[in-house]
Amino acid sequence: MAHSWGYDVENGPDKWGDHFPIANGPRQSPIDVVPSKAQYDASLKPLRIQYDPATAKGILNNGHSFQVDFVDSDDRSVLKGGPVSGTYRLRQFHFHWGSSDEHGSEHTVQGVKYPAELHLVHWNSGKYPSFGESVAKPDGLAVVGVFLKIGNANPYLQKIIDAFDAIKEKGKQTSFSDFNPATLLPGSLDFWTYDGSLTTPPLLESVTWIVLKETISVSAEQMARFRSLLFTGDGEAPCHMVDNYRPPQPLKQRRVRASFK
Ligand SMILES: CCc1cc2c(cc1OS(N)(=O)=O)CC[C@@H]1[C@@H]2CC[C@]2(C)[C@@H](O)CC[C@@H]12
Ligand SMILES: [Zn+2]
Repeated sequence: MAHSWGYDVENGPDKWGDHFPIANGPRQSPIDVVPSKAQYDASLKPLRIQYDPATAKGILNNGHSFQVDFVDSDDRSVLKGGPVSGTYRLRQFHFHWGSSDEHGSEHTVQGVKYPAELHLVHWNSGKYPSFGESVAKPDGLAVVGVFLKIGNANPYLQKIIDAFDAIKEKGKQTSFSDFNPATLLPGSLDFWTYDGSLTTPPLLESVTWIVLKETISVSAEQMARFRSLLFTGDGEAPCHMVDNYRPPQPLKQRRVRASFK
């Protein structure tokens, strides 16, 4: 594409296949999870998630979302168990959200859309030497997806929201320390899992998706703060960062497993 990919009509999800043919591949994400069709798999182990708040490094507006980056030079913040074998190291987390509370999540549950979705991104440090090496491997990444539902204000999200003024425009970043992303997890770690992909170009088919059944809360006022961020950089006509989600993709020959009955 002459201009890079985005979420507008002229460069959005329906056009990504023009330059990233894998967009029509066999294991694309997100998907619509249909609980009644998910197969309970007793061999799935419980998810084991252990994060060290000291590994939090910074927060960045990357022009598509904002992400909080972590020190991933050792195994202080890791995911084990669940559908994965070995150790996956936390690299970053980011969100996708809508222009209203009626939509914004990437995965859906029997067609139900949530106002936002959190992605906690981990890479297979047990098998590959770096994140960069793992992003194109079929077992390279494991992303935990958590749905946000409108309710009480979430005090743990508030620390992230308080940093938004410093990263309003594309390319802006600031330090972000002493934060435990486990505070963003719901009480239950029951999950659905399937083999998928990045949900933005280059749409690499390297992600084991772990989508939690239970949601976390976010207030309508907090969601409004997400929508105050900009896709655009300093000096450009401002465009609010909203609707940065890809819609569900065909399941094709995949099955979705459930960790719970
Ligand atoms: C899984 C989280 C993730 C990683 C990446 C993207 C998007 C991602 O979010 S998502 N929604 O979880 O799929 C888009 C940019 C990608 C990056 C992985 C690493 C790269 C492929 C770089 O090598 C160049 C472009 C990068
Ligand atoms: Zn994502």
